[in-house]
This record gives sequence, C-alpha cells and structure tokens, in this order.
Amino acid sequence: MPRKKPFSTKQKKKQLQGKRERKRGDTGSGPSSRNASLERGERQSDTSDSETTDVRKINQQPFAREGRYDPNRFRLHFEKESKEEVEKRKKVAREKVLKPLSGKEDEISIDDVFPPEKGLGFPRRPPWSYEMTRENLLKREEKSYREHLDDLHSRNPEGSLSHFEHNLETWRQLWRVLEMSDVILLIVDIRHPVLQFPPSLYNYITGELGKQVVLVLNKADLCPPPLVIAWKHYMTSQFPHLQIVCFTSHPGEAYSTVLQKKRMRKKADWSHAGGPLDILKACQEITAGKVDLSSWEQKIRRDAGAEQMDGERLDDGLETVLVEHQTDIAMEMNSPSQELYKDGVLTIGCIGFPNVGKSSVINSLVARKVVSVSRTPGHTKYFQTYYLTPTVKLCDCPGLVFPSIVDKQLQILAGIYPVSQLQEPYSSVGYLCERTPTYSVLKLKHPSLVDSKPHLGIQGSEDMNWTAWDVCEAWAERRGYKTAKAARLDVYRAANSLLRLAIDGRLCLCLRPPGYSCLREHWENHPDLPEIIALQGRTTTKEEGMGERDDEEDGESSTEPEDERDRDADDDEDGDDEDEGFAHPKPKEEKPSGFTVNMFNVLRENECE
Ligand SMILES: Nc1nc2c(ncn2[C@@H]2O[C@H](COP(=O)(O)OP(=O)(O)OP(=O)(O)O)[C@@H](O)[C@H]2O)c(=O)[nH]1
Repeated sequence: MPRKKPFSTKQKKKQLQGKRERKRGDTGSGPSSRNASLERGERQSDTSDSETTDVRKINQQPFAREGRYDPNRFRLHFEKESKEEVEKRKKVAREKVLKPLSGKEDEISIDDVFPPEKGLGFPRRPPWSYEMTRENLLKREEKSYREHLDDLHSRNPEGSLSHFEHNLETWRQLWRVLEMSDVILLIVDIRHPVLQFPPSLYNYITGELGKQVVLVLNKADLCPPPLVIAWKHYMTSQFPHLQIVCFTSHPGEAYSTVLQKKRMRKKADWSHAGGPLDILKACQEITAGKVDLSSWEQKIRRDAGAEQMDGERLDDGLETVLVEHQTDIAMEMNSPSQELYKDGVLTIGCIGFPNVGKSSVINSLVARKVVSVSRTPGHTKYFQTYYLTPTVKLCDCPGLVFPSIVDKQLQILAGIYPVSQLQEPYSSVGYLCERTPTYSVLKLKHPSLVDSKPHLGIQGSEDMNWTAWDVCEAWAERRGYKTAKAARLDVYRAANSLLRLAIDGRLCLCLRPPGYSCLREHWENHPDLPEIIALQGRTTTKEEGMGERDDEEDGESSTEPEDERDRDADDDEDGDDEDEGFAHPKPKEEKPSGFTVNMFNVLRENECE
C-alpha cells in the first residue's frame, strides 16, 4: 500500500470546510436557490480577487446555518500587504525615534485624500435592462468591476493606494441602497471627515442619480466644539449645496477616565439640542412638502418628552418601528430611476465608511436599539430597512472603504480595520504618539529606565527618546500584559490596546481643516459654539444625570441572536473595565482654553498620580 502523503493542518482545514459545504449542498447549481446565492457570493468575490490582486479577507465568521444568510458574504476584503512591507514597518517602529508634530501637520484637505488627478472613483453598477437575465447582469457587474480595478491600478502605482474595499458583494449593497433611497445620509466621523467623504460618490449621487445628500458629521462628542464648527465650514466651502448636520449618538456621555471601558451615560436629551431634529429639518428642506413628515416630527417631540419624563418611553414609539430584514430577493434588479417618494414614503439611505456610526445614527433616530452596534468595523453585514414612522423608511448599509490616498496608519486609527486582525499595529501607534501626548497622558515609564533606574517613577521619561515599540513595551509593563508561554511583555497586545483607546476617542486624535491653526481664535469664539456644546450635552454639570453606566454598549447589545454576532475579539479583549484614572490627552502646543484643556470632561487630574 502506498504511503500516505503528509497533510498540513491548513490543507486538512480546507478539506473539512469543503466537505461541510458539500454536505450542505452548496454545489452552485441553479442560480435561483438560496444555496446557490451563497455560493455565488463566495465565488464572485473570489473571482474578482484572483483577477486583480492578492486580497485579505477579514472578519471570518462561523458558517451560516441552513437557510440563513452567509455572514462572510459581505466581510471586509482589503489588499494584502507583502511580508517585506510588514517587516519593514516593524523595523521602523523599533528604530525610529518619535518626534512630536505641530498641530499644523494635522491639517488635511479633501484633495490630499482624494486627489482629483488620480481618478479615484468607485465601482458603479453597469447599465442594465429588464430584458437581461440575472446571470447576465451579474457577469456584467463582475466584468465592469474588474475593469474599474484595472483602471484604478493603471493610474496608481502599486502600493500608492490606501486600503479599500475589494468585495464586490458589498459594493452591490451600496448600489442597491443608492437606488432605493430618496435621500442619502452620508455619515462621517467628525474627527477626520475628509477621509470618509469621497467627492466621486457625492458627484454621482447628486449628478447622475439626481438625489440629495445630507452629510452627517457624527461623533461630535469626541471633537472640541471649535473644530466641529471649523470642519462644518470647510465642508460647506467645498460643497456649497451640501446639507450638513452635526450629530452625536452619545450626547452627554463621557468616559470619566481614559481607561474606563463603559461610558458614563447621561440620558440622551434631544429636546434642547439638534441631532435628529436637524436631520429632519434637512429632509424637510429637500422634500419641500412632497412627503408628509409630520409623523416624524411628532415622534421626535414624543421621544424628547419621554426622555424628560426620566426616560419613561411611551409604548406607541415601539409600534411605529417595523423591522424589515432584507433578503437576497430584495437585491434583485430594481429600477435605478425609481420614482422619488414612492407611495408617499421617504426612504433615507445611511451610507458611509465602516465604524463611522451608521447603525448608531439609526438607533438614535428610532430612539431605541434596533440595529446592532459594535466597535469592530464591518459589523453591519447586509442592508436592512426600518420604518421610522409610516412615511419614513431608514435603510442601513454595510460600511465601505472607498479608494483614497492616505496613510494606512491613519486609516487604522480611523477605525476601518479590525484591530485584533492587524499584522503590524506598531506603526499606527507611532503615528498616534507623534500627534498626541500619549506617554505623558498614560504616565508611561521609558523601558530603559525600568531596568537602569527602577527606583525612579515616570520622571524623566518624557524627555527620553521614544520609539513606537518603546511605547508599546511601556504600556504592556504598565498594564501587566505578558505572553502566556514565556511571560515576556506582550507588546502586540499593548499596541492593540492603545489603538483601541484612540479609535474609541479616549486618546484623542482629531485632524483639522486647512488653515485651522491660523484661524484658531476665530473658531474658538464662534457664535455657533453654544449650539455645538448643547448638542454634545455638556451644558449640564458633571454630577447632573451622570452615573448611569451604558452596560450594553461594550457588550455589543444586539437584536441578532448570539451566534450571529461579530466574534472579533476587539470588543471584549483586555478586560479594561477597571478604572485606572489616567489623564485625558491635552493636545500639545494648544493654548489653554475652555475647549482644549480637559475638553471631554474626562480629565480628573487628581487621579493621575
Ligand atoms: N463617542 C461616540 N461613539 C459613537 C458614536 N456613534 C457611534 N459610536 C461608536 O462607534 C462604534 C461603531 O458604531 P456603529 O454604529 O456600529 O458603526 P457603523 O458605521 O454602523 O459600523 P459598520 O457596521 O462597521 O459599518 C461603536 O462602538 C459605537 O458605540 C457617537 O456619536 N459618539
């Protein structure tokens, strides 16, 4: 009998996976079957991958049970980085001495991210007609997608583009949402809005589709009010016809310290601030009386009233929300020029990059949790619609990263990449440390002092030469992160932890519009400041209404069953629940003012020692 060939674990895994698929009947025969559509999803994205470049598929989920949607169909696909590239960055992180950069270096324009001459579009749905078969349409879409990628790569040399979505299935979701929506809410994170506002998308929606865009500057609670105003003005100057709304899904919430995992929650009180009311106003202006939005206005007033009655929610609020989970059927062909406000209903599509807070905006509009929210980017797997009121429908879309030219380190800090799946987190830590006073905020002791002068506290550490690696080591030491086997400092875990602090807004990295530093005083005395401060919910004193913990938040509260949730370790790793009371970052070279010192009301100086 011939000897058995050696079989690697990887091969064995693949074999078992194939067996399981065959057992489930995923043979790909018959395009109309549910299984066929799952297989189609995998095969199509694989086709597009292999034809273009090497793609890393992120957020592998356990396979779907029979008859359920495939959770991997819409997961993030980013271009793989070469081993050499990763090793090179690791080397730099170990050797390069970090230099604090001035605030001017954080200024960035939309043309820096999406240079017009680079032809950074996004994949479009090719023309189609009802005479085409489904198969023909899908083939045509794949071909057009490949052509788009070829064109993109021919204009931009290898390695010059940042991470962007390579999963055609997710682009299809965007096409569908754009087609069925009357008004588009393009949601961005106010800490770096230009990273997430592709002009090509805006031009396509307003030009080719003839629809209106409302730009939602979300997470306003994480940004100093003058900067919120400056960004709003910058975006208006670039896109004069754009409706812009500042928003926060967590008004009045704050971390009492950098390391506190759960936010101290004050009841969201929309009665004084903008938020949902501003989005309603923008939609009223756009629809100009063509849809009856009075039910939405009533709902907002009712919700605000309920909040004021100490959080008692009125039951009729629950009845107004009808959840309509989309299936594959809904992804079938639908007229792109569908009449606006069909059947007297306004359909609002929520689109944006991963992790910008699309699902949270929907929850805020509904005034209760209807969509699952997670710190892990790419959490929304397929688009879903909700009736906010009988005449207003909301549509949530999975997050999409558009092609751009920006540091990958910055992209990671903007939360597009699941931190726990990073091959090399250190360079992003370096990027962060050069722009925020991380070591002083976290009271880190330089690793060289740990051995040579163990008796010393953190004194002198700030004046030392730090590399990104040193920062991670010092944080691992501070937090007691050790590897399981050799009990060495777990630098990788420390790097992940630091990145999460930044993404969550506990270490504050906010980019600035061009010219911000020169006009700083103007923004700090702007008449709109009280409005933004009210939106953030910071008008009340800290004691007032504080003290209730948002226990659901970090536990990924969800409307989905447990087994369908994102299992990425990002959410629960570290056990950071304990409150160590580190100081919140004070941006360097900032002139002390009411907005820059202790700007999130989380700095408790007396806890820093
Ligand atoms: N501080 C703050 N955090 C927010 C806000 N909105 C959302 N978040 C947090 O940002 C993270 C991502 O929020 P999601 O609503 O899941 O974002 P998403 O855009 O739907 O993400 P994907 O599913 O990846 O597309 C979660 O940890 C939210 O708690 C906000 O206004 N302020």
